[in-house]
Formats: sequence, C-alpha cells, structure tokens
Amino acid sequence: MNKNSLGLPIGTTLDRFIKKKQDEFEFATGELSQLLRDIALAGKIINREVNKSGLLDITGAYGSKNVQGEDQQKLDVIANIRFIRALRNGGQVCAVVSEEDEEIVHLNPHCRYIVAIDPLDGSSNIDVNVSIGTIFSIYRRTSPIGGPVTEKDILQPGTEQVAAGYILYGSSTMLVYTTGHGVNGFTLEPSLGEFVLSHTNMTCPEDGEIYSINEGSFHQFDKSIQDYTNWCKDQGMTARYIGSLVADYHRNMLKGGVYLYPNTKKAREGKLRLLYECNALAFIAEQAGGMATNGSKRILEIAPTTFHQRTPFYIGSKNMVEKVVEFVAEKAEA
Ligand SMILES: O=P(O)(O)OC[C@H]1O[C@](O)(COP(=O)(O)O)[C@@H](O)[C@@H]1O
Ligand SMILES: [Mg+2]
Ligand SMILES: [Mg+2]
Repeated sequence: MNKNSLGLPIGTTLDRFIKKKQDEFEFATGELSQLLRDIALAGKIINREVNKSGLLDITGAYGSKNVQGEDQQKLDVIANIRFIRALRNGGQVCAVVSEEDEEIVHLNPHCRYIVAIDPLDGSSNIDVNVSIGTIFSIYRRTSPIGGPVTEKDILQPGTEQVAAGYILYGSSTMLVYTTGHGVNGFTLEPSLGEFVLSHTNMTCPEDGEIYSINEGSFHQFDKSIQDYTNWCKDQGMTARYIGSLVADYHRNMLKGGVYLYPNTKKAREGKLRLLYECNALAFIAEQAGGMATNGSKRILEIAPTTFHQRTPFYIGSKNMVEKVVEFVAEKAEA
C-alpha cells in the first residue's frame, strides 16, 4: 500500500489522521480532536456557500459595521454564524473571540477550549471570485472549568496556542493546520465531501523570489519598508498580492516568499489582527520553518491587551523576513 511520509496511506481522511494523532498522545481526551472536526465541518458548510455565492443572494454588504468599523459582507456574517453554531453544537468550546463580534461569545462554561476566529478572510475578494479563507487559533482556558471565562483566558500570547490553522477557499479547498508537531494540509474531495491528506509535513523554503505588499499604500509606509520594497525590486523579485491574507500566505509558504502588512501613517498599528489572523499564521509559519514578526518582536511573544488589537505583520521565508527586520532595525538606529 502506498504510504506518505507520515506512514499513512495516501488518501487518508482528516478524521483518520486526527484519530491517529490522538492515539499518539497517551493523555489525549479526544476533545481537541472533536474540536478540529467541528471546524472542518463548518469549513465544508462555508465552502458550499462560497462556491455558489454568485447564485445566491449572499453577495454584497450586510448593512452593518464590525468593531473595526469595516462594512460587514453578507458572507462575513454567514460564516461567523456557521462557525459559532458548529462550535456550540460540537460542545468543546467555552468561548469564541471573532472578528465579527465585539465581545467574547460565551458558549459552554464546562469546556476547556477557546477559539479565536476570522470567519471570512479576504472580504474584499468575496464578490469577485478570488480566493478567500478562514483563520483559527485554539487555546486552553487558564481559568477553572465550569467558572466564568475571563479576559485573561482570551488575551494569551500566541506561544500558548495548542492548535491553529486556516481554510483556503480557492481553486480547491484546503484545510492546513498544526498542533505544534509540523504542518499538514488536507484537500476537500468534493464528491466525497471529505478532507483528504494531500500535503504532509509542509515546509516553507528559507528563501524565495516573491514579495507581497499592497504598494498602493507605498507613500504611507515608514521609510524602512519603502526601502525594503525598493530593495526587492532591485533584486528582480516578483510582486504577488491577492489581497486575501490566507491566499497570499499559502502561496508564499509553498513557493518561498514574504508577505508584508506594515503600519502606515493612517494605521499606526497596522491593519491585521493579532488574535485571529497573525497568531495562527505565525504558529503555522514557525512550524513550517518560516518566521513571523512585527518588525522587531516575534509575533507569538506579543502579549495581547485587547481582543481586536492590530499589529504590523511580516511573515514567510526565514531569510526574507530577517531581511525585513534588518531594514526596520537599521532605520530605527538611524
Ligand atoms: O486591501 P488591503 O489594505 O491591502 O488589505 C488586504 C488585507 O485585509 C484583509 O482582507 C483583512 O482581513 P478580513 O478580510 O478578514 O477583514 C486581509 O485578508 C488582506 O490581506
Ligand atoms: Mg482577515
Ligand atoms: Mg475577516
């Protein structure tokens, strides 16, 4: 029987993979396994909505703004409802912090897991049939099970994640995640409706030829990032920018590259959110041999102070991200 590098048969379903991984841990309770299955189920439901979004009346704005002051797209709201419902029904989660909810969403106090989620990433690309995604981080609560979930439970640094990942709704739909033991990718087999192991032990090349930044904001960037962007051009690198963080990150992880969303004159803290965008991808990147920083500090070591805080974000191939840090440090000294 053909086996992959994990010794698992080709075509291993996500369910079987999770079960096998659980069996490798003597004290595993199955709760995290069930939670990963719940996220995969919600991902399949969203995938179905995304695939036919042009046909249904689910395109366009929902008519309300989220806590960031952004116009919520209908699919942002639908994805948020679907994920929270799947996590509630799955019965493993005590609280959720979501991009689309200002406050903590309290679920089952008798559970130990907390989920931070960006239900629909790349909202500006929903209506134009460009790849979009979902991003999730999983933590264990620090407060006693059965008691109230506290801010402290939610505001944990990324180093405390027990699992993290993303779902990419692209030409194929993929679930990519880590529990701190490498990164694996599963492709949705539409006729089976099953996520099937397709990318084992994913790694990010230390170097690459791709830089991803919204150059439309070039004049808003700090001098260090303007210089780095020009340096990339001088090196003859290729510019690629989809405008969906998950899709830009995924491409650069596979091919080698760096994604930059710096702070700007307008957005001094940057745009991307630490708890439900940056921490998850930083965990994945590091597990794949890549790197993620805010320009001077490892993303995973940033101590969060608010649920929806933003951070400058530089992620991807190790040597390329280190070059960004070099440029930022140089300007800071100048
Ligand atoms: O349009 P900009 O400023 O380049 O921002 C694009 C970035 O904003 C995001 O759309 C923010 O995420 P949401 O769509 O989840 O709000 C990222 O996916 C993307 O990388
Ligand atoms: Mg997002
Ligand atoms: Mg979003």
